Amino acid sequence: MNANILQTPIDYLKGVGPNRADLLRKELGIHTYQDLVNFFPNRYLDKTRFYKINELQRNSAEVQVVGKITHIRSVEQKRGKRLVADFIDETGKMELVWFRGQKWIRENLKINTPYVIFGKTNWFNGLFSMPHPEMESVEEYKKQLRTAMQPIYPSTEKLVKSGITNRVINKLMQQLFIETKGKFYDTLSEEITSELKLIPKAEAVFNIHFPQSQELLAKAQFRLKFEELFYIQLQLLIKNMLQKQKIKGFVFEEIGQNFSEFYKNHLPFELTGAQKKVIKEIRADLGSGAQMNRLLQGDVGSGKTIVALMSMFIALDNSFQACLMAPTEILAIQHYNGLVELCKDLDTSIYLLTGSSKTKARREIHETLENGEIDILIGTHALLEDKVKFKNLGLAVIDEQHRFGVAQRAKLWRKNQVPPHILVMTATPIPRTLAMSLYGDLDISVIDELPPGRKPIKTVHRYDSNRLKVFAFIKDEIKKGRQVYVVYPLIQESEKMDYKDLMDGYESIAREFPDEQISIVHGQMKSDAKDYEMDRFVRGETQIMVATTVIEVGVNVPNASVMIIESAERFGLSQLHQLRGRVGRGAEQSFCILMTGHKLSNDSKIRLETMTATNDGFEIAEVDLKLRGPGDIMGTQQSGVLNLKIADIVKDNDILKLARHHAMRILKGDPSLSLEKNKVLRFTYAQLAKHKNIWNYIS
Ligand SMILES: Nc1ncnc2c1ncn2[C@@H]1O[C@H](COP(=O)(O)OP(=O)(O)OP(=O)(O)O)[C@@H](O)[C@H]1O
Repeated sequence: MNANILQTPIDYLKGVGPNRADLLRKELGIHTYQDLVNFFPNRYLDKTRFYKINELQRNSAEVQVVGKITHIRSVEQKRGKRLVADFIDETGKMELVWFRGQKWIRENLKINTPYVIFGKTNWFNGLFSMPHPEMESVEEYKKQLRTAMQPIYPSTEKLVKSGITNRVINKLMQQLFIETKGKFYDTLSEEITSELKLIPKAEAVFNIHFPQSQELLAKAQFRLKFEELFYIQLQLLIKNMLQKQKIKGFVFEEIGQNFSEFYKNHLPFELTGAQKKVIKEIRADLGSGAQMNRLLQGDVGSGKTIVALMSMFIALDNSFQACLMAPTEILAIQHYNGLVELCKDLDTSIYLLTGSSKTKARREIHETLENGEIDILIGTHALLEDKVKFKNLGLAVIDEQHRFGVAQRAKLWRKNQVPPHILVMTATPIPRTLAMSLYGDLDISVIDELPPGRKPIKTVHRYDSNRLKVFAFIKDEIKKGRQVYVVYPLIQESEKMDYKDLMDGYESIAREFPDEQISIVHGQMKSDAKDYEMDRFVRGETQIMVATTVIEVGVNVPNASVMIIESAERFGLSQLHQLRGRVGRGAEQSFCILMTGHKLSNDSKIRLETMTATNDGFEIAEVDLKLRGPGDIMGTQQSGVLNLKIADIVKDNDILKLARHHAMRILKGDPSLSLEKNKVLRFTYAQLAKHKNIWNYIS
């Protein structure tokens, strides 16, 4: 059909006056005919069944009844007037009730005329009533386009109050199909539709709004979900491809002195197969001539640091510098200490730059960095400052992507004329499919194996009432020479209470363990004090570390074998998993004890059960994704990608995989989509790029 008609402003649709047009635009973002077509129902009601009044059940879902009004009256009540109509069929009587719009209803309802009513019923004083029923005369009802399943559209209170009910939307949709004659071009190629047995576009769009049967509805949903995910994948893959073609990277061909010397003589342990595999992937990227943008996912303690170091060695071997950016000062310091230790027998120059570096040291670093004397610079956001200029930055490693946004990544890019290679490391595994849809522009490597000899952490859930037993357990562990973390939540809204809990906890531990040395670390401490306390714990001078979640990411004390998490029900799953990952880093059996009160929400229960059932970060991430939804997990900055109209990234995981598979296959055979058979894909893709909205291309 003529694509232009779908661009017609919604004001022109019969039945839409200026007021409605305004509401549709403001409340639902519907500006054109096309926007209305793409306004999909979020559920369907089975309207094939008509109930008799004597068949109605209490607590049933919405029901549909045919009958007549015999009498209408106004009833005064404390909270105002309401309008009540007696409604009968041959089996009994019920009431219809309105609290608003009474005048209009009174004037328009006809006594003794057959109506079809639809809505939820209440049971009161021995009678069923239906507040604000949707209703139309049987005569009207017969004229309308009937569907087995009635679509229910997302709505807002304002819309309903302004009279744009579901029925109105439904009528507008009918009108739209009349005006457009229901013809829609297909937007997928013949090859895909026949291979996947997809129904044609026009049929899908019609059945999504006017399902003719359950089966056709399912087919329509499948087709439209596939299409949505397919074009997102196509877009991400093309973006990735173009980036690789366009953005030339430094070619690191040399594997030289630093890398080989370290690998042969200084590696403190045998690399795991997964570490080797990932290093290989990175080496291939660095030598490919394109700029690397790689996401390195590895569960807590899987050994990402050594991979980062060896990648940085490749940069050094090719006469470039490298940097590593961490989200917190504690982590930056820890990385610094760790890398200095690993490189102690090499002459690699490694420096640390954080917000608390003194002016003099800072100036020195700025100078030596610019003249190339520094090989590896480790730090926090401080690295992003304009004053920090490298002589030639070849590789930037970013630890914990979540805390840094895409903007920061871009800032690192601009540190050089030619953008440096980028390796993003994250210890919070993102389910693969989600990662695929969010980071289409990043290649992904996964370390899916833990170093040998690690014993799975034993995790248990204990109620606060069992605290004494927990204390006894801690005592035993300390006797064996181990160290213990006790972590308290710190949530901004209840900061004061949380600090009180932390301090109370600290005091009771101090009382309970008079012979032990205790460290305390929380966000309100000066960083000097924090470092001092951390350091004492790292060196084994203190046995117990009482802390808030500042220790969440990356802290590495292999001798610590017990993690107690207080008020565990208040933490999210990935946070619990991160915290647990602070133990189990040495050869000893480690434990994680999740402490809670007795009152637990359902979600909290699922979180605790998941934690006690598995140590696998990917499995945990999947559950987390289901509980919280993708937007929440990734933060708002990426959620645009997830602004899906019909597909659900969690529930439609299989369709996503299928879509990705097909997008990849097609691009592999025809990267520029120039073959005749892919013409429709190219056209649709171009529309999509033009409108920056997946659904604006439908024509
Ligand atoms: N192949 C290996 N064999 C034995 N030990 C290893 C191996 N790789 C790493 N390790 C050790 O495992 C511990 C965890 O490694 P690392 O700190 O790099 O983990 P990570 O992936 O950064 O985890 P997190 O994100 O939790 O910090 C370190 O003590 C490290 O020395």
